[in-house]
Amino acid sequence: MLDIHADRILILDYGSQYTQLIARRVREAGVYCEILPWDVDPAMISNFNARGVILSGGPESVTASNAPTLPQAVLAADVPVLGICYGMQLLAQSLGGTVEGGHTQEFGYAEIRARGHTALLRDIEDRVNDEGHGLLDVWMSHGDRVTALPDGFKLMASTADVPIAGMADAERNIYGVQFHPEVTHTAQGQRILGRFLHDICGCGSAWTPGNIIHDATARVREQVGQDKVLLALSGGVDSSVVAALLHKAIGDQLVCVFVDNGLLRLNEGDQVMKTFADHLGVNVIRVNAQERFMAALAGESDPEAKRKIIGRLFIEVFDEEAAKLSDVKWLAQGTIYPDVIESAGASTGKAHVIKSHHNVGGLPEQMKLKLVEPLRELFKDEVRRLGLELGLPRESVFRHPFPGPGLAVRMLGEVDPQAADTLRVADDIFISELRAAGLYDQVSQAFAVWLPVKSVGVTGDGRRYAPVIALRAVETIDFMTARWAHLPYEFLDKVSRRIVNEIEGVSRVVYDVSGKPPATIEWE
Ligand SMILES: Nc1ncnc2c1ncn2[C@@H]1O[C@H](COP(=O)(O)OP(=O)(O)OP(=O)(O)O)[C@@H](O)[C@H]1O
Ligand SMILES: O=c1[nH]c(=O)c2[nH+]cn([C@@H]3O[C@H](COP(=O)(O)O)[C@@H](O)[C@H]3O)c2[nH]1
Ligand SMILES: NC(=O)CC[C@H](N)C(=O)O
Ligand SMILES: [Mg+2]
Repeated sequence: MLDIHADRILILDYGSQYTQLIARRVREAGVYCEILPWDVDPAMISNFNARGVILSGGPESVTASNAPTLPQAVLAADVPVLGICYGMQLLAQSLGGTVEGGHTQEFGYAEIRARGHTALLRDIEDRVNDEGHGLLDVWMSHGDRVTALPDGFKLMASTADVPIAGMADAERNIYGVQFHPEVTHTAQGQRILGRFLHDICGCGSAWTPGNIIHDATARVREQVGQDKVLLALSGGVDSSVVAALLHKAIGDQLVCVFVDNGLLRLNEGDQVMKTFADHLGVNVIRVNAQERFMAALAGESDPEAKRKIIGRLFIEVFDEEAAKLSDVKWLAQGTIYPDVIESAGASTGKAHVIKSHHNVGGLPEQMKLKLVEPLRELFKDEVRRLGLELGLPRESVFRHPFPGPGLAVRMLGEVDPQAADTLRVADDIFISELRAAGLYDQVSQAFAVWLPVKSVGVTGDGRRYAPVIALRAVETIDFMTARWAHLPYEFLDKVSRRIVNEIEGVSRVVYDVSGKPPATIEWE
């Protein structure tokens, strides 16, 4: 069988904002890769069996003491290395060149003159100048620069401000670029990465949706044998794709459990049941646990406590459903790679726990069921591509994500069933107007939030003293950072008027203009 993980690239993370972007570009080129922090146990680097290593950029300066270093295991692996920005500076310094700060900084667009004599950039150019040199439009973001090449390296690129913007040691297959090939503003970026991956590292392009599905179904069959698998199905993108995948892999051994916890959007429960009956023909059990969740949440106003209660109840419900059926040994979930990276960051103590996502950090330590998580290695956009390939309807595949704790983290403070009803209607008005205006697909996630603060309004000459609804809409690629969506004023005006006119329990509507950071996407 084709081993789609055999050609694998290791990305060492030095803290760049773009590390996940590098990984997604490598995957787009059809090559499997993983991200590890630069100071991971060196044995993990040696044992990874990479065909090549990419060193990311990063906020630190190699000239500072205590700056992140190059693990010996990278060079010892004797495979091609590509350093990007901080990665290039680190290679230069570690191999005997020099790096200095305090020169002109370059942020944003730059034109580089590519010296096309190296394997990495040969014949890749946007234009050619009068002297016959290739020119490339790239994107830069740095303050430090390499000022002397290490022995054995040739100059590969320069800009008007930075004489050494790229370097190559073709003999040892070590390359460095000061610019960022992973961002789309670098027009030839994907070709440059492709050159490194395919020509220099010798990787094929087996990482395709079709092969991933083939591989995942085979692995699941081997993992679970004849046992039954209970899938926690939310109707969101990730668990829906898992449903389609498992249905293909193990057919009737799959039982899906959808929990209506009373914290879902308007009519969501019925919609999820219908979508699965119409499109997949899979067996879905709906558990009506609204009262149980409400009772457990009553009187609790702390966001983390609310999340933990919900995480625990989910698992209790799944355990109970499993006990009712015979032979269920596995719990399948729609966990994806960013969930894993984030919780690894949290568990190594490097990252702060901002909030406990219910399906990873919120899981109880002792679990009766063993986990099946076939999407653990995939990014959201890959999950979506798989969903389309598996025949899921477009509207399921491109739905905005919805958190498991649902409306509980969108009603600040105590969860109140009546407030939940108000919030559901307000949210539905916002979302249906977004769809009507053709804006739904232009934002990554949008929802309403219920604020437990009352304000005074005047409606039909009467006084209204009622809570406030906040609208939130963001644009993001990976949900790690986000920009608030600059929705048209006329549109917000229409949504605001509809909410206050149609819902008596709302006095006014506000729009959230905070990015992530410093805010998070959800309010709790
Ligand atoms: N109401 C629910 N009933 C059953 N399982 C759920 C429910 N809500 C969440 N889950 C489980 O928790 C996992 C994580 O939730 P998450 O919201 O991250 O993913 P999703 O709902 O599948 O996709 P999306 O991110 O698009 O909402 C889901 O994949 C699913 O396995
Ligand atoms: O399944 C989930 N369980 C959770 O506990 C959870 N908390 C946040 N989210 C979603 O994660 C993304 C980032 O959200 P934050 O900026 O609020 O952390 C956004 O898409 C959030 O909707 C969750 N999803
Ligand atoms: N984007 C980067 O990797 C920047 C590297 C380094 N911090 C610099 O300013 O030059
Ligand atoms: Mg969800």
